Amino acid sequence: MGCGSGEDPTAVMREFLREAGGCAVIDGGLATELEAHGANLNDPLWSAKCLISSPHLIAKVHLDYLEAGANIIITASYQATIQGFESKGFSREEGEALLQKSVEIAQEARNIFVKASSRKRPILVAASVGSYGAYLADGSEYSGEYGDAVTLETLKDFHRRRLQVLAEAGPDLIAFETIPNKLEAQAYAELLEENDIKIPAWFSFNSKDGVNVVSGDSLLDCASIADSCPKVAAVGINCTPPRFIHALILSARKVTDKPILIYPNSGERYDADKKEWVASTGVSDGDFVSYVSTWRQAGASLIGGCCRTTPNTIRAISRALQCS
Ligand code: MET
Ligand SMILES: [Zn+2]
Repeated sequence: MGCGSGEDPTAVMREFLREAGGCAVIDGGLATELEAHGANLNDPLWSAKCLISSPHLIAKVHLDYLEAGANIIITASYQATIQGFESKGFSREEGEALLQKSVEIAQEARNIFVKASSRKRPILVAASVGSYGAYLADGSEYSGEYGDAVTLETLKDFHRRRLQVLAEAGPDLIAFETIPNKLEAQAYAELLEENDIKIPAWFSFNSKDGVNVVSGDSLLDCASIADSCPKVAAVGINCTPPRFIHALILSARKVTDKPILIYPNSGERYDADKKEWVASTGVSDGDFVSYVSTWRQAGASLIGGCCRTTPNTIRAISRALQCS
């Protein structure tokens, strides 16, 4: 296992959760809201396209989620990669500056929100790192199938510089999102150690059966990798239908005492060929929220929404949780 000791990032997370009243609210779908405001994200950069074309819109969506009650806002860097920016004609330096900008936009939104609000609550900025499959933009973050040519080293080389740049931008957390397989979890764990990343991280996997992560690798194995990495402060699941979440929390609990995070999607089906969500296959905000107390009781302490959830979903989660 490739992860060393140092400061205790788990302590940072536990202190945040204590301050927040024992549980905290993660924001909702960023890309979903950018699209709701008119952004066209049909692009290999997806939501990260707005870092170039409409940063003000990203700031607005962060603010909307803060106003809805989020304690954690996730940056627009999910599909932002140096390689992706380079293929759009940007230089390496420009690509790195765009990554940095994703963190700055979220930090500024937090500052604006904190200045304007009378009730104080802890707010963290989480720098998103999407999987290699997200960069490929071929839906493979939902299959976890990268092929035999992609090795641990391929994945580490792909993520290394981006992780350094995001960490140097000074977010409160690094959010490894939608991790589709064990190999990528292992790559992240080794990179955190080898680069001695000082920012606490969370590992969030996705599943399409409530038992395994999407590649078919066991969630128990994946969550164990996260558990044995001292730099990982929380472990969980995102962009997965609500109906699978309860079993996945119980399963993660078997292998870790770290805080559990969950931010399911709306349950709608994603058509990877058409690159769109199939409407009316999901649950309503009301149904989504009816799960919240069960998730909390099963052991999740960080709860939010992923694709196709909105500030309304987050407002309802925040009311249901009533942490702070
Ligand atoms: C495919 S999961 C997407 C996660 C990302 N944070 C977003 O909401 O845009
Ligand atoms: Zn999602």
